[in-house]
Amino acid sequence: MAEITVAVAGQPNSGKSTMFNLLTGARQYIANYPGVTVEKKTGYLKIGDDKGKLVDLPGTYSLSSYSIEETVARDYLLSGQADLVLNIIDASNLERSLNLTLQLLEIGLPVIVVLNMMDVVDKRKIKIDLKKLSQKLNTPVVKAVAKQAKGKTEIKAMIKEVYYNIKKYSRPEAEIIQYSPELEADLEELTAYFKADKRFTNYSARWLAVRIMAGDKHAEKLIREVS
Ligand SMILES: Nc1nc2c(ncn2[C@@H]2O[C@H](COP(=O)(O)OP(=O)(O)OP(=O)(O)O)[C@@H](O)[C@H]2O)c(=O)[nH]1
Ligand SMILES: [Mg+2]
Repeated sequence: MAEITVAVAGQPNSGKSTMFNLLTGARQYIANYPGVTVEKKTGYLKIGDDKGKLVDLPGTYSLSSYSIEETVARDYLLSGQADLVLNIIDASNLERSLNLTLQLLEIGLPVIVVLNMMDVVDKRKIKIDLKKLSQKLNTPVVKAVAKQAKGKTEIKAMIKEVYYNIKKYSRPEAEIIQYSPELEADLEELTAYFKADKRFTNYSARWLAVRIMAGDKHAEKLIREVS
């Protein structure tokens, strides 16, 4: 029996706690406004013979750590404690939501994208090509309506699939997101620099390089601390 640790991450008000409650039977506070979950909360569920440990993270629009919520979410995701990430998305706001998804993918952990609020999507007659989205992101995508308890079985099956095929779902750094050739040239140089330096072995070199180029103060601080 394995214990599979799953980080539940997503933007504020996307339905993370509703999904967390659905999967674990917990009673996390749900409200119709963002910023409800500030601290991370842990819950458990059975996945076949295995045990899933779910960690409900505060909602964040990005992982830049400008706020306490971002810092809590990001420190946990970088800590190496999670086996994979369940990224809960408000599918009726797909474009806005994918900013965080890309940052999650960039960390390098396997990510399952959960298109939540599919009831709203259907009501608005929006069509989402799941297969294409999954291909573009190079990661599994599952539909759900947490509020109506829909998607639980598919999500549990996908957690198991990813956990037992972790190599297949963890992509090499360079395959995650490709930027423009100019940016890639600079990124490559910086990545090589971090890779060559033993003090940074706990971090993904590519991730550090991207964050430094984005002007991320937290990453700058991290480098100062390690140096
Ligand atoms: N229509 C619809 N509403 C949903 C769905 N899932 C959750 N909600 C609603 O969305 C709102 C936010 O849900 P929460 O679970 O608190 O969202 P959260 O992501 O935990 O929010 P923060 O903790 O603030 O980041 C609540 O009003 C939920 O009832 C869904 O699939 N469809
Ligand atoms: Mg919440």
